[in-house]
Amino acid sequence: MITGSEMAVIDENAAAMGVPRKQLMESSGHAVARAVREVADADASVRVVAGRGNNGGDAFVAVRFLDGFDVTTSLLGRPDTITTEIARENWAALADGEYRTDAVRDSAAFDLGDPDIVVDAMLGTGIRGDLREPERTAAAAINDSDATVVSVDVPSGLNAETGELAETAVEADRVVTFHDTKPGLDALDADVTVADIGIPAAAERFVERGDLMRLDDRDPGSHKGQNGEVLVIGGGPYAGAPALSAKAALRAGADLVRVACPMVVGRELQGFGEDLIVRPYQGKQLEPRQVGFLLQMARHHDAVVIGPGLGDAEETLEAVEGILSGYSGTAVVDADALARVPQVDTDADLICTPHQGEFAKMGGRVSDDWEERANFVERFAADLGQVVLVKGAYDVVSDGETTRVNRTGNAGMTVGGTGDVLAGITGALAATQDPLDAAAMAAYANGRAGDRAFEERNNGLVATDLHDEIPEVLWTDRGGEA
Ligand SMILES: NC(=O)C1=CN([C@@H]2O[C@H](COP(=O)(O)OP(=O)(O)OC[C@H]3O[C@@H](n4cnc5c(N)ncnc54)[C@H](O)[C@@H]3O)[C@@H](O)[C@H]2O)[C@@H](O)CC1
Ligand SMILES: [K+]
Repeated sequence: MITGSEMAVIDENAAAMGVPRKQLMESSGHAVARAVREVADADASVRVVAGRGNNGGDAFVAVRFLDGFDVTTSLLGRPDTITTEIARENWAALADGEYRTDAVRDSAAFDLGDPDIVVDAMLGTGIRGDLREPERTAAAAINDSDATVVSVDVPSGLNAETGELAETAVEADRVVTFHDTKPGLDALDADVTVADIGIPAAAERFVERGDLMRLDDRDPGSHKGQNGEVLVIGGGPYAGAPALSAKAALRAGADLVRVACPMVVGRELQGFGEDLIVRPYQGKQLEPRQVGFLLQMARHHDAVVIGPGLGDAEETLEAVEGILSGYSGTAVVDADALARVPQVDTDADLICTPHQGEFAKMGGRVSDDWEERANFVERFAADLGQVVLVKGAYDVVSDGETTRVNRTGNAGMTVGGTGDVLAGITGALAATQDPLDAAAMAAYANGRAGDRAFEERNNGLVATDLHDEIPEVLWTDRGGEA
């Protein structure tokens, strides 16, 4: 099962891999036509009722595969208000091909007639709220008729995020849904078929620009809060690492980032930038006596990043264990802090970000072959019950069930500090997103930022170069097409 918004992610990933949406629409339309042929007698009359989005576009394609049937296509609205380029092109192909079409201006002008079959292509995954006019009147007419109703993707009125059915929704006899079933279809009294529309498996496996669509606020099923507050617990032997993480978190959209660090590095850390809020504590390094204070602070943040620059002193690692075992929010665990993860008992949602060496120390099996590595990481994450992101030429991200692979990044990024940047981006995204998605998007964004920096600096790139590229990668450079 897949939600409408996750479908859009995969769809955009497919486009990034050279399979544009118009091609998928052609497959969708073909699948709809096949379903119509299955229920139609040779002399059946077919009425296509289409909306102005891509759900309608699928039906326009289907019409070209239904030659020989008596088909009339009604568009609910003016052709120039069709919302996407590809749906408009497929509508134009019907007009140019002398197919029988009409555009319904308003609900009063809608007359369903008495067709044998209705193709319901008014609304698919793009529905927002209850049916408006003229869709509402059209749905009532469809439900009143004796026609066999074939719905495209979902019955118009089903919300593919939540599975909720509007009161005025179309009652389908058959549903042809694409790629995978959608929430709510199971509960319908309809014959549902899933059509393979040729989306490459890689579009789900690899993290691509489509994954970043989750950062849009268009998702009707989600109620994301603000952009999140992140606490970085780091520093001691090193001051640069927590600063790199904190700045990356800010660039990745966090509203507020605080850094809790030992007094001795507080001033140095503050020197890295006026937008860092530094909360120093007594001492030269993290120790168990700070656990209470840090846990209290952590509770007021949406995500914690723990590890950058902490060092591996025994007291420090003990304190890490204390923090993780007392915390129940979302935490990104990096660097030396990773050592204590396998033995800690915690209610927190962890995102562990080891490189291969750290992963081996945690007890994970490493491999140079990315597919084998993906299997190892998946099993490790399943045993741990947490999200694990193992960095490499191909980063592997898994929660034990779903495993994603990221291909962005380059050899120039082996320079110190890029891992701290990744931890910071992950923290910012984890403040508002599901942990697995946050880790996958962060790996992609960090690598893309590195690729952009590499274009300018080649092997001379340094971790701070990535900071400036992050906003561009996350919000401007993601491409996308209607
Ligand atoms: N992977 C994918 O995402 C694919 C999607 N395809 C099709 O594209 C569909 C999604 O297309 P779109 O995103 O264009 O969205 P839709 O075509 O589902 O709906 C968008 C249109 O409906 C209007 N609308 C929204 N809510 C309404 C309401 N409550 N009452 C009346 N009108 C309303 C919008 O203003 C817009 O014109 C899928 O359901 C599927 O049929 C396929 O073409 C191929 C692949
Ligand atoms: K539909």
